[in-house]
Amino acid sequence: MISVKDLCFAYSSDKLILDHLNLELKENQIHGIVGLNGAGKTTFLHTLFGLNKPLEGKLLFNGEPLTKKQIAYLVTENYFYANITAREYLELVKNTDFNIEEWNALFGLPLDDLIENYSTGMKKKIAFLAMLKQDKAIMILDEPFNGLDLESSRIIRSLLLKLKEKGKTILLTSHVLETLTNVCDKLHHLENGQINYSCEKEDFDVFEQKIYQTIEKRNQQKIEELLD
Ligand SMILES: Nc1ncnc2c1ncn2[C@@H]1O[C@H](COP(=O)(O)OP(=O)(O)OP(=O)(O)O)[C@@H](O)[C@H]1O
Repeated sequence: MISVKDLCFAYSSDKLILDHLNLELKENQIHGIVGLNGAGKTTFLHTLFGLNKPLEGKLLFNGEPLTKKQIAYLVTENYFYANITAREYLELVKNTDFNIEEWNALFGLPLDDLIENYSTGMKKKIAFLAMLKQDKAIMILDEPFNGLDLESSRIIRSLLLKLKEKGKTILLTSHVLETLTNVCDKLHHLENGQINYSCEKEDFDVFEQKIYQTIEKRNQQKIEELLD
């Protein structure tokens, strides 16, 4: 289990982006983080992975300090070395007896082409294969479905469900609530630097209603004032 205790992080001294955030992420579960643009989702994932140094708080994995080595992180924007083919890139990624050809049968990517000539969705797929190749206990995915076609989204969904069964702890974000409710076991709402609401699968419809009602309430009057 990942335990996040009183996590604080700021980019500047005047505003905490993560403000004593507490969260528990159990293994064999897929967790989704929901929040508005700028709520701090990516900042939180970066901090979990160790790219941001927390001001305060603890990050534990099964009671021990969490380390980068335990995590595979799929970032929103993937950057690759220039002038490298997909096959060369996958060969560079350390770990396991991962058979590149067999796994690529899922996506049918032209492995000997330069990644810089790949489309956005193709880059996402190669980053996803690299993540699988690392075979880490924890998988963090920032907007994994962004830019993917319907079939690839379903493949990734099925893979995540299978990886969960195999004991991985999985955390992901998406701006589309339905993509999260389709795959997650638990959802967490990030607002004002904290997880202010979490819920299990059986309460996802309540969660959805609550979020949409809050959004409607906040904006309906503004829209009416502008257009009336
Ligand atoms: N490198 C940075 N330096 C300074 N401020 C940053 C930096 N990265 C993010 N921020 C700020 O931190 C806040 C949280 O940003 P973050 O990208 O974590 O939000 P998010 O929830 O992932 O947003 P989105 O849904 O738009 O991707 C925002 O106010 C953003 O402007």
